[in-house]
Order: sequence, then C-alpha cells, then structure tokens
Amino acid sequence: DKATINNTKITSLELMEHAATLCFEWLHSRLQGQNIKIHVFCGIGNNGGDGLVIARHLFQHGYNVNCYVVNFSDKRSPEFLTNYNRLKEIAEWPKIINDEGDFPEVDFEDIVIDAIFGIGLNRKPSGFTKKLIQYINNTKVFTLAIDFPSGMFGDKSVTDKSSVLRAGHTLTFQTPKLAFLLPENNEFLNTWEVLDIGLDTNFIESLLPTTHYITKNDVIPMYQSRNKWSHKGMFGHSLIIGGSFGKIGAVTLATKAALKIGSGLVSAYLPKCGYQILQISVPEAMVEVDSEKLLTYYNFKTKPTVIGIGPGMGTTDKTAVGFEAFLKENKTQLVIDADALNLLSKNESLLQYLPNKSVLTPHPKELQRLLGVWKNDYEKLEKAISFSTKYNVILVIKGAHTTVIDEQQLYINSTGNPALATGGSGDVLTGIITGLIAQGYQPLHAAIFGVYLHGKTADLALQKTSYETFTATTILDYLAEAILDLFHQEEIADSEA
Ligand SMILES: NC(=O)C1=CN([C@@H]2O[C@H](COP(=O)(O)OP(=O)(O)OC[C@H]3O[C@@H](n4cnc5c(N)ncnc54)[C@H](OP(=O)(O)O)[C@@H]3O)[C@@H](O)[C@H]2O)[C@@H](O)CC1
Ligand SMILES: [K+]
Repeated sequence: DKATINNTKITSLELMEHAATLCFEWLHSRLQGQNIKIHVFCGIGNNGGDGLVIARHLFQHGYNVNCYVVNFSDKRSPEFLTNYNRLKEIAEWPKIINDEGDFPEVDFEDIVIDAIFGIGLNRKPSGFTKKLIQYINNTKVFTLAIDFPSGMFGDKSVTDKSSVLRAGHTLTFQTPKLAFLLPENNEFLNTWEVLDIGLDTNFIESLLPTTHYITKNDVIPMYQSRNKWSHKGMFGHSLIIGGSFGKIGAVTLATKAALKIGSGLVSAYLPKCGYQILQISVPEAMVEVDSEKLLTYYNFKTKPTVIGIGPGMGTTDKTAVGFEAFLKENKTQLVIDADALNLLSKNESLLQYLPNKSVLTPHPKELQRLLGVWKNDYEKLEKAISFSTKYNVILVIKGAHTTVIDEQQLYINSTGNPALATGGSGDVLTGIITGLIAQGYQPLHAAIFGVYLHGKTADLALQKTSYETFTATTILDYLAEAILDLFHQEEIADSEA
C-alpha cells in the first residue's frame, strides 16, 4: 500500500475508496437493489474504514443498511475518521458497540459485512469483540468478509478458533494470502477471491517473493512446444517401477500417465504377476519383470532418462532390501511416491542417496512419516523447507492446494477440486511428473506444471462429470483438454478491449 501511495501520488484515502468501492460493486451486482437487511460491522482501523465506505455506497443506492462501529479501541485511524464523517453527511451516525448489550438483532436472512479486523490484527480478539464474532457466527447469516475474516492472522496460526469469524465469502485485496491456502484455516474461509485494487505491481514484483501462487500465466512459459522435426528419441524414456500382487493398477496408471503426457518411450518394471495386465492395458509400454509377486531384485536392463518409483510397491522386507541396493547404485533422476516414500521414512539414512532435485510426492500421511509431526501448517512448511534444503530435493505436498517446495521457494497450486480425492490420483501425478522430466522439463518445472495440469483436468471435467464419478482414469481422459486450455484465451471484457 505504501509503495503505491508514494509512487503514484494516490492517497491512502483514495486507495481505500477504490478498494471498498470494488467490494460494494461486488455485492451490488449480486443483490441488484433487493430489500435485504445489511449489517456492516466496522472496526476502528482501515479495515473499518473500508466498511464505512461500503456502507456509504449502500446507503446511496437505497439499500437497507445498518452500520456499526465495534469500539474496541479509541485509536481510530485518520482514514476511518474521514469516512466516518463522510457517512454522517448522507446518513445517520453508525451505532457504537461498546459491549454485549449493544449487539443488534441479526436474522438468518440478513447479510453481514465483516470489516472489523483486516491485515492489522496482531493479537487474538478478546472481550466483547470476540463475543460479537461468536454472536455473528451463531446466527449462520451470510457474511462477506473484507480482506480477511476477522480474527484470522495473515502470517501465523489461529490459537483460539472461537475468536474467528466464519466468512461465507471473502474479498481480499490485490494478492492471494498464504493463510488462505493452508488447510488449518479452511473452516474460516469457505470461498474467496482477489480484487485487483491497482497496487504498484512493479513494487510487488520487486519484493522477490518466496511464495508463488501458480496460475495459468505462470505455467504457460514452462510449456515446451514441439516442431515438425521432433521424433520420439527427443522426448526421453520414462521407467515406472512399482506394483505388487493386488496393486498392479497403481503402476499401470502411472505408466499410462507418463505416456499420455508425452514421454517418448515408457517402460514399466514390476512383479511377474503384473506382466500381462500391464502389457494388455498399456500396449504402448515396454515391460520388464522382477520376482513373482513382489519387487525384490530391481535388476532391469532399461536405461531410462528418469525413473518414477513407488506406486503399489509395498514395503515388505525383501522389497526394502532391494530398494536400498537400488538407491545406492542409482544415478538416474527420480520421482518418488507412495511406498518408496514410506521406505525412505523407515530408513532415513537412504535419503543421502537421492540424486539432486529428486521429486518426492507425499500425501499428508506420507509427509508426516518423513518430517515427523507438526504443530500447525506454518511449522509444516518450515519443516518441509528444511527437509528440501538439507537433502536438495523437491517436495510436492499433495492436498487441496498442492504445494511444491524447492528449498526456500513455495509454489502453491491454484487448480483442482475434491474430485481428485480418489484412489490412483497420486499414481497418475507421479506418471505425469516423470513423463515431463523425460521430455526435458527441469524437475522443478515438471513438478509445478504437472501439478497444475493434474488439477486442471478435474476443473475441466466438472463441467461434464461429477465429483463422485471422476476417477484416476478421468484425469488421463482430460489431460489433453488441460494442455489445450493453456492456449485458450479468456474473453477480454469490453472495457479492457
Ligand atoms: N493502507 C491502505 O492504503 C489500504 C488498506 N486497506 C484496508 O486496511 C486494512 C488494514 O488496516 P489497519 O492496518 O488499520 O488494520 P486493521 O486490520 O483495520 O486493524 C488494526 C487495528 O486493530 C487493532 N488491533 C489489532 N488486533 C487487535 C485485537 N485483537 N483486539 C483489539 N484491537 C486490535 C490495532 O491497534 P493496536 O491496538 O494493535 O495498536 C489497530 O487499531 C486492510 O486489511 C484493508 O482492509 C484497504 O482500504 C486498501 C487500502
Ligand atoms: K474483515
């Protein structure tokens, strides 16, 4: 905010007017003047200032508005005070809330605008302010939070969940906030969106952020196009290692995915019992086999560009011994998933044998086995950063916002939805990342791009299928659309054209 104010000569008050007007417009375009009672709760800082501006616009447009000042302090900000006076010019003074007795009646059918605390919250809400937040939560009314749900911190964990407002929707300014992407804050947020309030983008870019929110514009430059002289020898050879009796499907899915994402050649190495299954389900792949029902010897002849290892592999003693010998010999780039991760967790001394920038793709349980327990999501990220730095590997932490960690850098994915919470989804991701590395994508790009595409398949599929009917195979079916979507330009609004 400060850089924009200094560099553009726009005042803080003007920036507030602009930001809050966008919030008003968001609501106005949805309500279209309907006679619904709207309660605007304002703090005394600049988040409260936003609330006062929104209330003024609502009054001016004839809405049924009740505006309140949550009087938790007398340190009212200058922008708050100016807008307090401006509101008075067109409507009655906001009602002051000093204690529980001042809480207004709020009906389930009403709308609440939460402008109590924004990014300036520095300790948990207490006293009557906390009671007010609980009071609003208990009404189950639709609540539109401005910038942050009040009581949620921008940079640390909530310790008292009962002091946080549960927002129906949050309009946040300029950039997505890390706190919004962490599972532990999920219950406060429901849906959210970013409003571009025109902050100085040169300044924001100069900040060299360590946390990146990955959207289409970030992955388009990673895409490697092909020319007409291309041949399969240029797109590498993926080897997928995994499977055990009853879990041949996992390695089959990963093999299919490596092919489907464009690996020039793909081989699978699996127990003998899976030989026919794999050959029949993936005729494009080559197959080598180990012992009857388990991986034991890891003595394949294939010379791959990259190896994806772990899906369905099991963790029996024989498999563990063979895996250890394999790791000690191996010099090929690795993508490590599932049981291969579990074996690493059981024997951490093996981590030293991982080639630099190996990609590890744990789901939350596998991550916990690798890192140990964490107190909260911030600590989880710190531990993951240390792990990535210590072993020089890339972590892909799977979840609602899958996060790729390369030492200090965090890449948080924007695509995907609960349809992906289905058996085999992770095996497909392993195959995708492996297949991208085979083609020459550097491991970090393969991880970020692979995660993006994997999530995008589910977003695109939801237009034609449902969460329930979406399976790991559906990911493969939609991979083409996910890639084509990169080149599909959103229609530009008339005003921008
Ligand atoms: N700058 C700009 O140009 C723009 C800013 N914008 C808006 O400003 C918001 C940030 O405003 P802000 O910095 O004034 O902080 P805000 O969240 O309103 O609250 C701070 C106040 O609360 C207090 N306080 C903190 N914790 C407390 C607690 N637990 N219990 C009680 N008190 C507590 C703290 O005082 P303290 O007692 O700590 O001195 C202070 O008085 C931002 O989120 C966005 O909405 C937009 O308009 C765009 C343009
Ligand atoms: K708020």
